[in-house]
Amino acid sequence: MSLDLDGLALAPELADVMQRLSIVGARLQRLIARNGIDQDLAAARGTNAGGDGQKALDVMADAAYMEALKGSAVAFYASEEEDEILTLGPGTLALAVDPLDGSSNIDVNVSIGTIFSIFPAAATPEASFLRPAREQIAGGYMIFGPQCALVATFGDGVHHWILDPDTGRFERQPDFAPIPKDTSEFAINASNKRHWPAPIRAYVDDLIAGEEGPRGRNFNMRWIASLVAETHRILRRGGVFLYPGDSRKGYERGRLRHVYECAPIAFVIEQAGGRATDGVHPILDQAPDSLHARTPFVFGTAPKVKRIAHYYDSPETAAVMPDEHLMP
Ligand SMILES: O=P(O)(O)OC[C@H]1O[C@](O)(COP(=O)(O)O)[C@@H](O)[C@@H]1O
Ligand SMILES: [Mg+2]
Ligand SMILES: [Mg+2]
Repeated sequence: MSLDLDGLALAPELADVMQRLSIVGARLQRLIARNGIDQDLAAARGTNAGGDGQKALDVMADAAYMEALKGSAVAFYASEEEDEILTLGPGTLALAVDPLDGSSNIDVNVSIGTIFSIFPAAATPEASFLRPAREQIAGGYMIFGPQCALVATFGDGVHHWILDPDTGRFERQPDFAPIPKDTSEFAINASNKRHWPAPIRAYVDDLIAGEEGPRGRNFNMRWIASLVAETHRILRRGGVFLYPGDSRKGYERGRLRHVYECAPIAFVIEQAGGRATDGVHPILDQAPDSLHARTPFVFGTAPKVKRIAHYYDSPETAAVMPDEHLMP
């Protein structure tokens, strides 16, 4: 066994799928560590269904997960890198995956990862994924960075493992504590500011105004361009992440994909006491209308995410609303 699942009481089919995912993750971490020695993992390949250019590692990771899941309980396999849902065989589960998240970081040695989401299989491939995200039975990610970690929820807290590179085993760590509430960090790609909707502009302007602005204190910005890395930081340190819809062509509903990026991250974040919305409404209550549908995405420390919703609903008072009024 490469993943220590003792005490989690997972159904055997789900436990088997988690073992298979972890084995591929450990292999990818080794492959990434050798990037440039054997081959160039950032070399351009084709274009995926979402219109994004693919890198060699995107394609390799997708193939590795798909192969590893054959013969498991996964009947339906949906991937960022596949146009359609693939039927792998009979089974009780449906798995969606962003095989390689943060691909723009492959050639610059910055953390990247895999995001996965698991549902009970429904009668058809589409019905298995185009449903409220709250029906997930598992969601999580692996991060390939200075350390390789696996983070997952099965609906009862957020579990954490770190890969021991000497043994190839993921060793269980303490579950994540609730996301810290007292933080001053926000993450957004500020180069898109001129395209943002008014509530997001107003929120970020008020943060940047710092001590002299309506919030009366200073904030700090981060942008790694790797959703798994931003999520890992927010789980540890708190803060908020925003990828809103904007006025660029094709970005009306942001950049991130509901099924295999936002739904599983939202599941993890809510299980850690945080909040994840499209700016206003919880992601977990929403069902996408297509496999590669995008959604605006805001997540992190609950009071911060609630304050952002107020910038949409009641902009006059959003900045001055006391934190106590924003607590869950
Ligand atoms: O380059 P941008 O527009 O800032 O977008 C960064 C976002 O795009 C992503 O890299 C998209 O994921 P992929 O690499 O799987 O396409 C996210 O990880 C990240 O949050
Ligand atoms: Mg991604
Ligand atoms: Mg990807």
